[in-house]
Amino acid sequence: MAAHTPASIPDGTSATTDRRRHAVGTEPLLSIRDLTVRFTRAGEEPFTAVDHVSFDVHPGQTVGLVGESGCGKSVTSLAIMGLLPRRGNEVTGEVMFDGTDLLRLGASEMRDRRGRDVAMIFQDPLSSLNPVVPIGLQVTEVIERHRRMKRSEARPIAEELLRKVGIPDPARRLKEYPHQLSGGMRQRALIAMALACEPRLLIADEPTTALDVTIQAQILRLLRELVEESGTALIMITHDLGVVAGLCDRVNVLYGGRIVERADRHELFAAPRHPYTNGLLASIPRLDAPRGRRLDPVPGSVADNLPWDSACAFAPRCSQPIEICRERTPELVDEPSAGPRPRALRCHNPVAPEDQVTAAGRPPSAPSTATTATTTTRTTGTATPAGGGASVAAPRDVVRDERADRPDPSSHIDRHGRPDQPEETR
Ligand SMILES: Nc1ncnc2c1ncn2[C@@H]1O[C@H](COP(=O)(O)OP(=O)(O)OP(=O)(O)O)[C@@H](O)[C@H]1O
Repeated sequence: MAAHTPASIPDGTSATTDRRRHAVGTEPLLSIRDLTVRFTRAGEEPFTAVDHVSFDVHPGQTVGLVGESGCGKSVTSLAIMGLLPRRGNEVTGEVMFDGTDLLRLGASEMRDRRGRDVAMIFQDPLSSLNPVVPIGLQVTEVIERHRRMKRSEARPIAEELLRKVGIPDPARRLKEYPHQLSGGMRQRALIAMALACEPRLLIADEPTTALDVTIQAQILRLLRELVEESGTALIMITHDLGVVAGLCDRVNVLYGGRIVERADRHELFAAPRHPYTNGLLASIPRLDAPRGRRLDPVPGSVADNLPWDSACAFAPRCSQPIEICRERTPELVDEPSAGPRPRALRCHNPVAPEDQVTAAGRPPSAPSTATTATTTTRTTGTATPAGGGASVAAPRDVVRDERADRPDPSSHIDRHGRPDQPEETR
């Protein structure tokens, strides 16, 4: 194992390799340090959903939070937004946004920041939109409130925003209610609302999970264009590595409330170091896999209150645990990186290069994760596809990355995890 130094935070950026010019050489816009969220449940031990999570987001950067259901992605984003329930939880650490710790703001100050500085798009647009208020009025009201404008001034801006997010005939659509729009149109309307105040940070929590694949592709493309155009920073929360491949600059892989691996996207896809990341990559369905080949899921499922205090919480599901994994908690430490920013890894026994699942698929020498796991989970003992479900198909151009400096291994992987073909060979 490589000699480790403590994981360096904040991430450095480099003018030569960062694809987003507005992210270069800037201070982080958002700097999260040791964010911890504990829920107290009646008659039960406190439950730590997010455990000392630290990461940075620079202006114009898209940072992914990836992991299976229950690993703490949404709780992290709700903590940033100040949207966790008032009671029954304890939030500690720092969420520094442009020099202000959002965790220390009062409710009204935070309300003021929400929308203006930080906005969020949720998975299910119906639950975020008011069903009895026309779409246009909802967007208009956000503009009125946050930009302190009269309704007559805000309405044309709302119409323009709906046009910008690809809603056809926005003058007519302004008058429609959420139930009159399709799922994709509702998500576009929600994105328009989120953008209405020109936030500096946008958090998208699984924004395409509820949509069919064609619409998913359109929404992801729209998000990509909007952040590129405006320089808005984006936190993308997803269990889908195809989404990560298409959108993110930097990726944090979460397991049991802790970050287990962090790397620039192309480094993560080229050489996953944590067995969990490797397992997530192996569990992506591939259309080019030989007929009859089984998926390679990460065995078991995430348990509540994982034993991070005394061991590696992933050890019971790991394909290559060694003795120390059950005896000592691995720290998140820096790893050598070929790129401009350090990688970080929390693992006693990282995946060897010959066992890494990359864009080209599982290496022939590597046995299946499911069959090599020596221990099953403490919860169900069942094998479930990582990410809580199968990755779905989408047009390749969603994940092909025109912005990337070549070579970029992750730009050659499509949403099925299969190697993407160069343009001219399609
Ligand atoms: N209000 C709450 N009270 C108690 N526990 C909670 C609460 N909200 C979330 N949790 C628990 O915190 C853990 C992390 O939940 P979170 O929603 O962040 O997971 P996630 O990674 O976003 O998963 P998914 O992809 O399914 O949304 C889960 O075990 C969840 O049950």
